[in-house]
Amino acid sequence: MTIKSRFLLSTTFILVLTCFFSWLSIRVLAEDIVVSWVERYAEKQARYDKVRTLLPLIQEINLSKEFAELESLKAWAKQPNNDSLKQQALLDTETFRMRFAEKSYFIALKGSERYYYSDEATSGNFYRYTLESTKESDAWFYQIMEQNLDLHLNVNPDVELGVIKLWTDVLIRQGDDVLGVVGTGLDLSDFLHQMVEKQDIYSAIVFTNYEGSIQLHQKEELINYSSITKNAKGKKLVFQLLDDEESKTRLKQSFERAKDNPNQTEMISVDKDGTRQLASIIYIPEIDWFQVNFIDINRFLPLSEFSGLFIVFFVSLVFALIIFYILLSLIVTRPLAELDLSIRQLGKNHYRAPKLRYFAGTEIKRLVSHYQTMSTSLLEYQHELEEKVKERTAELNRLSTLDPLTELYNRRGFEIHMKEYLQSWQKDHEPFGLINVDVNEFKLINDRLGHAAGDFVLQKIASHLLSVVDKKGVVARWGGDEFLILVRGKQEQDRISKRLHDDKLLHGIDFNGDQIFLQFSIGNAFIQENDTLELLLNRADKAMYEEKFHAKTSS
Ligand SMILES: Nc1nc2c(ncn2[C@@H]2O[C@H](COP(=O)(O)OP(=O)(O)OP(=O)(O)O)[C@@H](O)[C@H]2O)c(=O)[nH]1
Repeated sequence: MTIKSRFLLSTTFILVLTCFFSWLSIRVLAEDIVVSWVERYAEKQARYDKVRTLLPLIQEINLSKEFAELESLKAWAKQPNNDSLKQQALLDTETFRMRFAEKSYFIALKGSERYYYSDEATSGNFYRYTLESTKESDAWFYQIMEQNLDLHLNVNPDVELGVIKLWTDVLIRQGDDVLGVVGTGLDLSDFLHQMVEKQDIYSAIVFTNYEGSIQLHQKEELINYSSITKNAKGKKLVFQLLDDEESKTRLKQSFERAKDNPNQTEMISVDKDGTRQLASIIYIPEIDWFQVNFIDINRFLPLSEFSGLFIVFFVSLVFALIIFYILLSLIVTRPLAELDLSIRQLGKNHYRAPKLRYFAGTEIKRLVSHYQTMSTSLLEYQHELEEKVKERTAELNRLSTLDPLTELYNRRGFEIHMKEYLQSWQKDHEPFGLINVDVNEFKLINDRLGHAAGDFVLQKIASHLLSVVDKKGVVARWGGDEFLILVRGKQEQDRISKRLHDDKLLHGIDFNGDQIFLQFSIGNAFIQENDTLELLLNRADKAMYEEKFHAKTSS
């Protein structure tokens, strides 16, 4: 696999891996950021909701408390059958009535068990009915007093008016004595309408008591009416809104912590409506309720908002890898490809210097420089080798044309020269002659003085022939004791021929003290029109034999 493909494969792998882990970490990070933002938001929102949503209610509570403290009311409650005290009290309460939001109030007296109600429509007829401890609809009155609850908020239908009201119930006390219950009512529908209006789209607010019974909720059907009188079984609890037991336990525990730290916000995460939500819990001591805000994290700040971040990261990663790839190509792979090409060219005996650009890496430049030095000396060495081979071949060729003993041309060498002479004769009419020189009775030398003497004599004859020819012709040992001489021109042929006949060599060669006498038989032939080498050789041979025969017969 090439570096490029390896690199592409590994970078793709790294890219996928990095993207996967960055997606994971961006998700975790985003979740952390979202949660921390939602926490801050929830804390602020819980305080804001408490103030804004419950402000009218708290106002009514405070007014009710103040109302319960009216001295004239207390005096009447103590003696409920005293008419003058009643008149006095009602004068005061009527004046006070205008301060209540709905300009209405109720008074339920323990002593007389009478229930009084006043609003805009009441015209002096305050008494409504007498409470009965056995009636379920009156149970609230007896429960509040029995439980000694200074304040109780109660959602209950007003049968007479045909509306559901959020009642503020406050005890009238005289020291430790409970004299009755007073308070006012707010129209629940109006109140919930206001609450929904002020509510944030991301959160759902629930008001509950300590046991989790829902007191206020956007959805009226979730509210527990007369919760003080209902047993726990029939109550709609905030915990039932949650998906699992773990979330329920967490919420219950947070109620305990919140109660210990009033007005402090508790944050927990719960599973509700199939999603993970944050719940902020705040205890409101003024009304002994818990305000629970459920915030859907994904709706508040969807994680998809972070996809842009991920895309930016992905694109920059791809971009960085492309740049890295280009740099790798410029620094490593391209110079390597150049080097590879040059090496392949060198294999074909052609040197091509690798072309390196400015960007090529220092190591590669060094490598290329070593390669260049190496290839130059390789080429030089190869050149030297070729020259040597040429020289050796020439030497071998030369040796193959020479006779090793005399170093004169052998048959092969001589034939080459004969062909040249014949060509120049045929082409330029340059005449030449052939002299055949044969030693008479050479065998006797070998026989008498040994083979070494024969060799010695043959060498002597060779050097003698060369000096006689004097570079004006070509001398060869044709075989055994037979020599041939090629010579240009008739005159030169005659001169050599005569020299050889007259030569001193014939008169004695000294070999280890022995005098060897030689006699040559010489045959001449001169080139003629339409001659062939064979004819020329034959004529010279024939002439030599004739002379030899003549010499033998005359001796
Ligand atoms: N020492 C030696 N003898 C050689 C060499 N080549 C051939 N001879 C001998 O040369 C002799 C040639 O003998 P022949 O052909 O009868 O020639 P010759 O004795 O000169 O007789 P004629 O030619 O008839 O005069 C042979 O005895 C060969 O063995 C060689 O290289 N060295």
